[in-house]
Amino acid sequence: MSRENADAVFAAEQAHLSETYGKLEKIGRDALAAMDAVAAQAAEDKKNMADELAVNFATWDDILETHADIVAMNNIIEAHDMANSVQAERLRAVEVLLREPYFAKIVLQFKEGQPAKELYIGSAGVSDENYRRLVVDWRSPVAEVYYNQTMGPTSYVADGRTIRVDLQLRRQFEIEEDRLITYFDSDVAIEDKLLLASLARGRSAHMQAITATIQREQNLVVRHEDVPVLQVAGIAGSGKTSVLMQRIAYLFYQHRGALDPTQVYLISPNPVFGRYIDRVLPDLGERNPEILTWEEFLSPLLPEGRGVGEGDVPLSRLRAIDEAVASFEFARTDFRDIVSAGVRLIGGDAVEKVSAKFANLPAGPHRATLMGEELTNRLTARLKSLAAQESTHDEIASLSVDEQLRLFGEVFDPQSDEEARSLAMTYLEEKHADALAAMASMDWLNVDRVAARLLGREGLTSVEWVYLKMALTGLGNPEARYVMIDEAQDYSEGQLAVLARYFRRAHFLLLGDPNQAIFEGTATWDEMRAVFEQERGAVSSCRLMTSYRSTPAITDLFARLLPEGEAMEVASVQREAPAPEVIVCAGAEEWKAALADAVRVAREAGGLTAVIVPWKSDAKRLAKTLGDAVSVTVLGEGDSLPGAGIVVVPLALAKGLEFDRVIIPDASARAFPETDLARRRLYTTLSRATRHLTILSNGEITELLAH
Ligand SMILES: Nc1ncnc2c1ncn2[C@@H]1O[C@H](COP(=O)(O)OP(=O)(O)OP(=O)(O)O)[C@@H](O)[C@H]1O
Repeated sequence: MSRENADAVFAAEQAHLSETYGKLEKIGRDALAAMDAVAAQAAEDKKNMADELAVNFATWDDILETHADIVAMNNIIEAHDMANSVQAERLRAVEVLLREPYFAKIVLQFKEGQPAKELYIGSAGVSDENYRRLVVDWRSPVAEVYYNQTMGPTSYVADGRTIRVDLQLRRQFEIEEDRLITYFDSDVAIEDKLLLASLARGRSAHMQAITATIQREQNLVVRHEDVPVLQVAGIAGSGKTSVLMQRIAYLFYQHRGALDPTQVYLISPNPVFGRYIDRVLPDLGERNPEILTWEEFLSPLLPEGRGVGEGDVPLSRLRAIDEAVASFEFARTDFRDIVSAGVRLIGGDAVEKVSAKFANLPAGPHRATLMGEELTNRLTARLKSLAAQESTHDEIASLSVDEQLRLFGEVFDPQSDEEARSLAMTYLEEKHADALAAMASMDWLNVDRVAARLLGREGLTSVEWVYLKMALTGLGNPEARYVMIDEAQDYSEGQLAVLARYFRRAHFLLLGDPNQAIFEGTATWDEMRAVFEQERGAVSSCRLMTSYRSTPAITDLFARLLPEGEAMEVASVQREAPAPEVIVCAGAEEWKAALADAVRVAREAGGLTAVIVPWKSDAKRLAKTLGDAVSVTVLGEGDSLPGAGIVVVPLALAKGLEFDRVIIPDASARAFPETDLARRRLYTTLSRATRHLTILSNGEITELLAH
């Protein structure tokens, strides 16, 4: 393209941008004003309706009429809410777009002879007052053409129909608010220039959305059909986590209004990682799902005081539980009293009686549910009878005035027996809240006792304990619709089986890298597949083979650690950077000096550097070794990743994160012996670096890196 031509294009695009920006601002202002007006109108209507509403129960006709008035009133209020949610949605889209109205333009010819259509694609979609699309949402069907990266004849699918189009222009933009920085036109040999520009900018303290530059192989995962289980294997830095976040945003769009963020779970490797990713979705105008670590998931399901412990449980042990439960019959000792505030509200004997009533049913969720319902009724009856007792009323009367006010909003002074009972019930429900909670979690069942009789074993691991409870009671979350497991290679078969069964109706997305399995006893990729096949039937799969994080030199280095054959397929996106540095030191003093030097160089260079050590215990020791020479911070579970500086990070916490520079303090044969586990741990460590990598070795370097 000639210079003048390019300038003319730039000027025209800047003009379009300025115009769009103005329109967006206006839409935002109008939406706010409309919301304001709706709120004022709703208040007015409510007041008028309440004034007009003549509640009349005199005759059946009056009752019907009153009912119709109330329905009409509710409909009006609902209509206000609807109007407001439509406006709120527009406002949310505008807020996202005002930061960057769009990132691409596509020109599509739908039918020969007809004028081509220009579409601008952004992180959200919005139409003007004439319902003309100002910006098309990146998740809308037509935007797929942009991500397919095929110029000329191509197609997309909308409402199950394949629509053929001719992609005549694919233009990418870098934009800040209303300012066009630059644009790139894609040619036939498609190279994503926006991607290169984005990678050249380097990393930041929080993970960023990749909406504008999602690559073709990644897009297949983001827009994958909604299957029960999708297993995605990707090499280090191939964008698994990024894709996962975009997929969640995509699902929210597809199920707009029908999918609540509380129905989506993201199981993350550690709390630092959870904080690293928690801005991506809000930046896209979406809410975060429930982000939980394995510990955070499991702890609330366990009895108080019981630790989460080891996750490494062979599947055979869990299958043995299923088999044993199938032919199990309860005994009195399997049941426990429900005691609260020193009062035995339901005795184990009573539980046994209820159990006997359902003896014709096998032990399992159905029977437990029926027992639970009956026991809950008994508990309610028990509380009701306590609520009628004078001693309870005396107990309430002796509470402090403040306490009475807190409970009832007034001082306890019932005017009738009925009122006394009702207030007493409020009091008792609070006093015995623990009993109600125990009932809800079926604590009348003594899981440990059952285990001892059923399996002839005490001291179940937490994984077995929860699995047994699920088998006996149906414990689980049937509301969850999607569960995403990141770094899925780090879970044991037992852990995966628990998750698969607990979220029994959810669709699963399992993302991981078999070569980054850094713990003992975790499931292999095929074992993971087998667990989900058994629990859910079919498992679909995808692969991601391009590394976006690391420079080619770093990628080459870690790809050398991959099993034969796999390394051949790995690609990385080109950009300039220095080669990794390897420093082998003969003695401790030399090593210490070299390490201090490397840290100093990193500090001067700026950005964020991680000194990645194998274990938590190494981190403190290393900080001490460096001592006064250079001060460094040790990153703990409770910390967030800083934007810049030097942090010492144990490998388990560095999982999923990335740094401008990585220093490996000791890659000696001692630290990384020639085992499969050490190979995977080294691969994971090396691949945290985006551009600079310094490898030191205290003594002979590991064989894994020797050639
Ligand atoms: N399509 C893309 N456009 C721009 N940046 C991308 C793209 N895909 C990945 N990246 C960048 O590459 C880096 C690595 O991505 P991400 O952390 O999602 O990879 P990962 O596969 O989860 O890595 P790992 O398994 O090694 O932890 C991030 O900085 C991310 O922003």
